[in-house]
Amino acid sequence: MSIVSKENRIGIIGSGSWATALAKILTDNGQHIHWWIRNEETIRHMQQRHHNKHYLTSVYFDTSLLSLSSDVNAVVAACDEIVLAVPSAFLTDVLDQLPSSALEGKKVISAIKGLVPGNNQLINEYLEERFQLPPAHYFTITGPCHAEEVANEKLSYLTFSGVHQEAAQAIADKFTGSYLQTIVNTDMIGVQLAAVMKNIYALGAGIAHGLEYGDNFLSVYITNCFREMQAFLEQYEAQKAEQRGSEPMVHNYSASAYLGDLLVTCYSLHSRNRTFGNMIGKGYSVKAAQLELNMIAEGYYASKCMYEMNKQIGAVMPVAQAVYAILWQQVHPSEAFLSLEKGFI
Ligand SMILES: NC(=O)c1ccc[n+]([C@@H]2O[C@H](COP(=O)([O-])OP(=O)(O)OC[C@H]3O[C@@H](n4cnc5c(N)ncnc54)[C@H](O)[C@@H]3O)[C@@H](O)[C@H]2O)c1
Ligand SMILES: O=P(O)(O)OC[C@H](O)CO
Repeated sequence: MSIVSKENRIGIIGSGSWATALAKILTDNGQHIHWWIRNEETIRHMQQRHHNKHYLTSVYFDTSLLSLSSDVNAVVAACDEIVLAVPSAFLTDVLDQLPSSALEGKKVISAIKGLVPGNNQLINEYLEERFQLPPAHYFTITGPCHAEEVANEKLSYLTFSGVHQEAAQAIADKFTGSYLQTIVNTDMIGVQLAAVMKNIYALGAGIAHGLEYGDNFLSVYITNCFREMQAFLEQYEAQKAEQRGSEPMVHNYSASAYLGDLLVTCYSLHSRNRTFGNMIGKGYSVKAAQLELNMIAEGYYASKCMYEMNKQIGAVMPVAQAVYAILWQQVHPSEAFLSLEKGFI
């Protein structure tokens, strides 16, 4: 266990499963954290009973390492490094409470796997526009990693990305511990987009399971999703490179943040997206599946964002298109999957 000094003022925004898992990782390393929790009752429970009453309830905290607050301004003001771990759908609601100067001189580490709904921006694009956050002060945490396995201290890997490798490494070092290995790269944009897409594909994997397709189909489905993910990223990079007048960024698709996260989210029974999709495949409405899950499946929002974004990019994405049609255009799941079956290679 690495012991980190109290002078590293780090804050976590959010109190769902992932925020709670990240809080565990940091406090297990002896790190003091400032933690924004939306609900006062959850804060009181955490102070009295030392755990989050709603998420990862088996994780107990040394509360002397926690400064809890429902005031997001106070948490951000108290910290130099801020970890964002709210679902993408609520990000702007939460950060709209901050003045535009709130992130001046601070580093922001996004653990969110989603785009900003409405304008389909990457999280760094939104932070740059809204808070003038410079790219060098932005980092991402991607997977593959489920909060539930962190809670059980099962060996897991997180990927830290930033413009500068050394700065990303310094952030990653705070999280590295006995059950948590870290991987560091400078591929900040590619890993974010891959994380958004794998949620859509995992939701589709759940739909396939709900429709009673088997493991043979699933392996072909995931292979085609992986190809589709690469096709989108290649086309996205080509367009961005043309706009910048520079060479396109090259992604390492076989890295864990790409293939690994796609696999774990499609296969794991912990996956919110797969579970949500399974219910849709079994005939639940979107509303009923949301109520039943009681957690956030990012792929639902992502399918709409990617559909909108791909109007500019123009990649061929039959799987993402089918998931969008099922969730947002009331196309019957079996009909959408029947047309997918024919096109797989
Ligand atoms: N759970 C994981 O294993 C995991 C792993 C990696 C990344 N992530 C990412 O972390 C982010 C958070 O996901 P999660 O799994 O912690 O979600 P979750 O479903 O466990 O929790 C949902 C959170 O949203 C909050 N919430 C609900 N309504 C809200 C509102 N109106 N305003 C603000 N907050 C509201 C809830 O209080 C709760 O804290 C997502 O982008 C997800 O993709 C999750
Ligand atoms: O539970 P899911 O489906 O949101 O996926 C969680 C993580 O992103 C897996 O790395």
